[in-house]
Amino acid sequence: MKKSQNPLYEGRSPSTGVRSTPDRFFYSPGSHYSEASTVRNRKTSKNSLAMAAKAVAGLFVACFTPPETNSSKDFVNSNEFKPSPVISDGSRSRVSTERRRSSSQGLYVSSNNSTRGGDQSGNVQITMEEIYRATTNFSPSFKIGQGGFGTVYKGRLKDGTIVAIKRAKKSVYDKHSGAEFQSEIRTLAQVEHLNLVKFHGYLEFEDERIVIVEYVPNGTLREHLDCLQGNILDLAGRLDIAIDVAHAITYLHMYTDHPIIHRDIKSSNILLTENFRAKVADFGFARLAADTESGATHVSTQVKGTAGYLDPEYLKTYQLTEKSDVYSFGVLLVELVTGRRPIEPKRELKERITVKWAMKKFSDGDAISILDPRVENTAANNLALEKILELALQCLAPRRQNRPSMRRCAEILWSVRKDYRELAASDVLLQPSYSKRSNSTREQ
Ligand SMILES: Nc1ncnc2c1ncn2[C@@H]1O[C@H](COP(=O)(O)OP(=O)(O)OP(=O)(O)O)[C@@H](O)[C@H]1O
Repeated sequence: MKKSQNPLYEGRSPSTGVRSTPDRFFYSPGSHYSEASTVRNRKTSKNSLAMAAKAVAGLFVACFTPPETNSSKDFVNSNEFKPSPVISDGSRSRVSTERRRSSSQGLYVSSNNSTRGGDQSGNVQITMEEIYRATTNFSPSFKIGQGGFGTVYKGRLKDGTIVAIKRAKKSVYDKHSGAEFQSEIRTLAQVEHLNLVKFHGYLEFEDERIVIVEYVPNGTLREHLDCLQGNILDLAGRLDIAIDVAHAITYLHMYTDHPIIHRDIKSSNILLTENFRAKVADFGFARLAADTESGATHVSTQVKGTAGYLDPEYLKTYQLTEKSDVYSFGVLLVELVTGRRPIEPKRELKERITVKWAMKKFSDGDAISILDPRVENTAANNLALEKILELALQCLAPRRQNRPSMRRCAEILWSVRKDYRELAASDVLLQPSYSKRSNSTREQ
């Protein structure tokens, strides 16, 4: 089904994700993407694949050593901006066209020394100089995080846009030949949805590889479950977050004729807005799903992801399908209701693997004992808990064909929320003190 026909996206703001199929910024299956060779009969233009592949081949030849702040300063002062040898081919216009179509506020970020104000196609450009200025030469005071990909900085672009600037670390290139970086760019460049972190662009200059994405100000879901932000997420808020995530993954899975598998759905990859809307981040491991129309049912690939969230069937067979994300989503649902991490090494043996412990309690009819102790014990919460666990159980089915689609998960969660709200409303009548929500101003 095309997204425009998808009821999941009807009635939402334009930014929720419906846009026409873009010219895709795919790279040709090559050494970095050998698994993609099992995906048959791509409808993507062969010319664009070849152009993009050329661009990528050029991107990652050099050993990558990001300069630290001193050399960065030198760089800014020297004004030695060299045009990229690779972006000047068709891949550049491919991205710029896509950004122009997909978002009026999309930025085209190039690796050359163009000054701000746009290129011939009217796209805004950003230079490495601007990135250095935005982060005061990658000053530690602008650092907001550190992940497998590299260091993340917060910065303000000249036009005032606040962005997250992800600076790849050397080992990403040494270990992965840049594949993770390419994957992140390739995927980010294609997608746009309210519940996905928005891509602003990327930039490569000499040893620097920079991805610029929307800044999401309210920390990660994991931080909120750990109460690091000082407030307790109530169950209604958690349910809303689960629905947002389900929408984001459904969008990826139903993405025109080339679905995308996220491969690293986890609570630390879910960022929250001030209104507690969830945005799924980190497409570093994303891979294109198999083209089911052509008969392929999976993409064979080396296992990547995060321990505790990994689909056991994918681990066993190396066969990746959308249902691997569904499994990870099941783990996330359990995490949301228990507040626990998927692996809790300090707990007694039978509680260390959270899903195993939770599912056992659920099947023993003792769901209530696994509810996050910080969440109130109300009739509405108990009902939602049971229903969420029932869905989690389906998502965690050992065999992928027994797991629901992400779209189905979203539909089930809508109905859970509807029932929850009705019951919570009657709870409030009976018990006026109940209703405190950390996110009462949340957008709908
Ligand atoms: N777009 C963003 N807006 C705000 N903060 C962000 C953004 N992206 C990342 N961060 C912060 O930076 C941290 C590191 O992010 P990053 O995506 O690099 O790694 P990660 O997802 O935490 O780890 P891993 O590499 O294992 O997936 C995040 O935990 C978050 O705190």
